Amino acid sequence: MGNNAIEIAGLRVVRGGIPVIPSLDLAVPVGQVVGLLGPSGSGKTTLMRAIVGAQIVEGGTVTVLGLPAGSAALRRRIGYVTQSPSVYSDLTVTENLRYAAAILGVDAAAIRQALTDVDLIGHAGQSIGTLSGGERARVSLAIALLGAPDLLVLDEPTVGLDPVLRRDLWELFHRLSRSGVSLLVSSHVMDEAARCDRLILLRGGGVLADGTLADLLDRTGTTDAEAAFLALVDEAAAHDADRDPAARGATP
Ligand SMILES: Nc1ncnc2c1ncn2[C@@H]1O[C@H](COP(=O)(O)OP(=O)(O)OP(=O)(O)O)[C@@H](O)[C@H]1O
Repeated sequence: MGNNAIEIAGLRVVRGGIPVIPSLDLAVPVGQVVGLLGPSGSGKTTLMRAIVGAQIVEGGTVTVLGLPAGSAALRRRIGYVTQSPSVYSDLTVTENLRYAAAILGVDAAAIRQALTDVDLIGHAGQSIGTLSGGERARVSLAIALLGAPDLLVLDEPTVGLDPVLRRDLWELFHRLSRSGVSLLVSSHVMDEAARCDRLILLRGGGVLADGTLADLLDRTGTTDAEAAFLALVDEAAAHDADRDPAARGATP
């Protein structure tokens, strides 16, 4: 695996008869917070599903922590939080974590650590149904942290959170990465780009750009992530139009 937590070569995914990822190559280094950015429908969730082994793929290889994606041995080593996390709303926070801990075979100390990491100790006895949206999102993250994963795959973890919570979560992500955890975090909020060690910009199921924010700003001559992304999208659309004049005027 070298120094890569994720290595993808020639990944092809077809959903509903449409190649939503035509052919994708990617390497995600160990111990970084990597942002997966791109417009709605660009394939962020599909790519994450392929990485955690939840997506039927038509071709290519996806290697995670040195093993083929979906391997049984990866189950405990990857924490995955989906956009619609499943927690049991009639149970308390601790009861939800206890349930997940029993499946993972981890003890009460792990539950306490995960609750501390996401700052939910004060809500441990509260039923999920009475939590705020942000608190509920942090319960899902706590569950993902329970097995002390080497790789965290988080699909839009900060959606709907206030700025203070978003900042706190990004601090947690960086704390985890300093301890050697690799994180792949999707977002369509471009201002979160500045918080990532590295950015992968997706468009139409392909990698439009891959590098640090400074690289992207430098390459596009822009001053913020949103402007850089728009410049890259325009550049790619112009390139497409050159190759296929019929596509001229088509939106990205
Ligand atoms: N089950 C499905 N059947 C057919 N098409 C699908 C299916 N699931 C996803 N798609 C299509 O695949 C493409 C990629 O979807 P995906 O959910 O990966 O995008 P995304 O970048 O995560 O979007 P968002 O930011 O809106 O969550 C979209 O065009 C979507 O309509």
